[in-house]
Amino acid sequence: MQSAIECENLETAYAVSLSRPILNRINCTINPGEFVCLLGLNGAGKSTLLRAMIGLVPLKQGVIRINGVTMTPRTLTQTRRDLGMLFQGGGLIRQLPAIENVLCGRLGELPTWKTFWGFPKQDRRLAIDLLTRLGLQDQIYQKTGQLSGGQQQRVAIARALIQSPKILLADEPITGLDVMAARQVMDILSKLHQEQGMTVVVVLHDLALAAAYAQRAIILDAGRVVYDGNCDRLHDQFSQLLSY
Ligand SMILES: Nc1ncnc2c1ncn2[C@@H]1O[C@H](COP(=O)(O)OP(=O)(O)OP(=O)(O)O)[C@@H](O)[C@H]1O
Repeated sequence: MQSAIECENLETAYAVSLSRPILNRINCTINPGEFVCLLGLNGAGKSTLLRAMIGLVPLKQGVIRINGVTMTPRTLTQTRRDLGMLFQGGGLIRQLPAIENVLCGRLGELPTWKTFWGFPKQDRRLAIDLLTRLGLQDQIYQKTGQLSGGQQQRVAIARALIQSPKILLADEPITGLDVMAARQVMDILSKLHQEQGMTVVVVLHDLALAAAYAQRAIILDAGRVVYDGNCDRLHDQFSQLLSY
């Protein structure tokens, strides 16, 4: 079976501030349709690994393959087509209405002239459909900065989904949300995984949530993978290492 994501021996440049590379020979494989969580203390390298997977981190050595295609400057556009990313903090434009933020997800695909007078009707329809499916039918035209944290995270999910990714990478999508909103966001990711077979890789800090939602956990410590396996005994094994 072809892997969704393969990271082979990833190493970033030596960081003087850390006295080591941020990613220090990382090997991991994500299978198609898997729901995997990335765990680790602050500074372990989780965000850097996720950003490396979409080609945003210069590597000193190592290979990344997305659905069998090796990521190079030449294949970057192609490999990114399969990937959707939820950035830490959402990365939304607060002054824009929710729908416009979702449509921003289409900017990479559309030539400038197609967006010069606004986004095409079919894209607007798709954005409305996605926001409605995510329970934001009443917030479609509301300024994003006026929405709650959980609602903003759902806008960010819609923006990732409008790109029709096969793989969704989510960097701490529930940080700062209350318990209810966090569950809602995790349930949405879980539904995408279960109903659409989407491959999901999510950075979490909560062992209980990781065990509840993910099939597999990858734990990083100081830029290395220190655990890659099921979530059955995560709390017993790692609550001390991961006590924040
Ligand atoms: N561009 C950079 N230059 C130098 N150091 C960096 C850079 N980006 C990140 N770092 C450092 O690399 C380490 C790993 O950062 P990263 O954000 O990947 O960690 P993380 O595991 O996601 O942490 P957190 O849980 O706090 O988000 C941190 O110590 C960070 O300060």
